[in-house]
Amino acid sequence: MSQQHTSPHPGGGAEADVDVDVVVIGGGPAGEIAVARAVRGGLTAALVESRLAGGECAYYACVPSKALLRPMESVDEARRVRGVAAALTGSVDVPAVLARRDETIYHLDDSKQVAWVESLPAVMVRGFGRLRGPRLVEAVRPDGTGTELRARHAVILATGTEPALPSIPGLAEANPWTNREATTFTKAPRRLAVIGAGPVACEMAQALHFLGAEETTILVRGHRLLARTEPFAGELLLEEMRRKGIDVRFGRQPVRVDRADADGPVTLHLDDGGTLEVDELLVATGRRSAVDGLGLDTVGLEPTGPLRVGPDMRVEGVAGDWLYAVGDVNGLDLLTHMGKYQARLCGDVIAARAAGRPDDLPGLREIADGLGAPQVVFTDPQVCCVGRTEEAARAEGFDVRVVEYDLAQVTGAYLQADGYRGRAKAVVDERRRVLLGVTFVGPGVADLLHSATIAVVGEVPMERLWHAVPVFPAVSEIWLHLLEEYGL
Ligand SMILES: Cc1cc2nc3c(=O)[nH]c(=O)nc-3n(C[C@H](O)[C@H](O)[C@H](O)COP(=O)(O)OP(=O)(O)OC[C@H]3O[C@@H](n4cnc5c(N)ncnc54)[C@H](O)[C@@H]3O)c2cc1C
Ligand SMILES: NC(=O)c1ccc[n+]([C@@H]2O[C@H](COP(=O)([O-])OP(=O)(O)OC[C@H]3O[C@@H](n4cnc5c(N)ncnc54)[C@H](O)[C@@H]3O)[C@@H](O)[C@H]2O)c1
Repeated sequence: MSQQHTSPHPGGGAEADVDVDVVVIGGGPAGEIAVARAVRGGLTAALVESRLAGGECAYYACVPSKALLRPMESVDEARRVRGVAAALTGSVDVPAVLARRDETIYHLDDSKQVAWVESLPAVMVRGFGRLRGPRLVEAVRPDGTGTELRARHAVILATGTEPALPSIPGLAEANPWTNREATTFTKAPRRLAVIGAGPVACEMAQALHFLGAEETTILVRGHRLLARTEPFAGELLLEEMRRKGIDVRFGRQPVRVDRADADGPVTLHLDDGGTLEVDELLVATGRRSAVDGLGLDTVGLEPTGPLRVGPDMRVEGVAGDWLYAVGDVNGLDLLTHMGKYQARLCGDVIAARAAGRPDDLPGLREIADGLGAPQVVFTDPQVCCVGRTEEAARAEGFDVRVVEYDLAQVTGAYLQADGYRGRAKAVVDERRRVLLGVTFVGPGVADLLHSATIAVVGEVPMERLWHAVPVFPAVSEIWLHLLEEYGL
């Protein structure tokens, strides 16, 4: 069977099962958008996915984690308004929360997603994709049968990441939870230990604690939560973790893990000589690029990730103009929206090159990754940042000035919650008088971040920003206070 989706391959050669302009390996958010964008650019495309179209994000990461955090957020919101808190009697209906979570992940059924890909139109191929040489891909199904795909113009790798487990004796054998189990569980363990202090550890510890993990302990190797953010973010988050009754231990690590029975308790032997017994252990110590078995060696690349890319998402170290990598697998910014952004850019660059159009237009230049990607960690309080932290800006040699403001002093914030706790910080490049980075920490600030992203990416001069009048009494009035603190 041959699906010719273009005129025959100009280089000739044996006919492949699928012959298209662009082949994408990995159907997560980045891969799907790369396909869609290539098709929009007038090209034909095929998507190879080994598990579920929609990727980690749709089934085991962003979507279920936020579905599990939203109930906690709703209760916290009500709890913080005097007179309303009393209405919160009774307990959380956990099965209903989990049923809602299951709906958001389509009960792990990707047929809607596949239908969307096919409607683009694009060819959807099930199987594990691997490179067999320049512009040649093989998709292998679990029964060993395969489909050969030839790409007339480009192959895009969008295979994402896998959890990276630290090498602690007994850890792998103890069957620890990763993001997969933590987002799709049917019953929260009563006693939970979490290793890590990044977004996964912080978000999932709070969600699981709220949904039944009464005794939740976070073991932090270093001395901060969310160490890549401004220090006050981790401090405010720690304060709320402890108020909720989550035990956060800094500078503490397991040196050995024991689990005699697969369904039994897990014993963590800690580096201070103590032990901790829990019902489940969640490991959230970062990710590694999913490149195993991808056939990188067939095109002269080291078979380990992340795949280094240039500003046009082309993989460095490969001759010719045909191999690209978008999303988590390139290690630039492990965030869905950044992977999708890279995918739009990559699809457009490939379409431009295929049509012989200029491929260096302003819209086809990577700028957002370099400026600092926006991120919201959906904990209580929410931690939202874009651009550089003060430390990063100083390290890069900018002429930095910093302004900070207590969000609790903003009318919109204290109307939202009694005892509002939050803070904002702006990092200014004094030479150009533009923002390099902004951080907001507090309940309900997630959607405020995009205003900061526009200011940072748009490099809006502070004097011009002053004319963007924020609404009273909304939390966004924080902008006025930051600008006044700056002296405007
Ligand atoms: C718990 C958790 C919560 C998160 N929350 C957020 C959030 O709120 N916001 C946010 O922006 N980011 C969040 N992230 C990060 C986000 O999930 C990733 O940045 C995003 O999924 C990356 O998309 P991707 O398309 O690059 O890869 P993935 O989503 O990992 O998709 C890769 C796909 O490729 C497939 N694949 C891999 N190898 C092959 C192969 N050889 N052949 C065929 N198919 C293959 C996989 O099956 C998978 O479907 C979260 C991550 C975790 C773990
Ligand atoms: N809301 C969001 O935007 C969101 C939510 C979840 C995840 N993500 C993204 O997904 C990616 C993965 O998140 P993550 O939290 O798993 O990774 P991470 O890299 O952000 O954090 C890993 C944490 O584990 C710790 N760690 C690493 N190795 C360790 C070891 N050997 N022993 C003990 N601790 C160790 C690190 O110090 C760090 O605290 C990140 O890039 C993150 O930004 C985003």
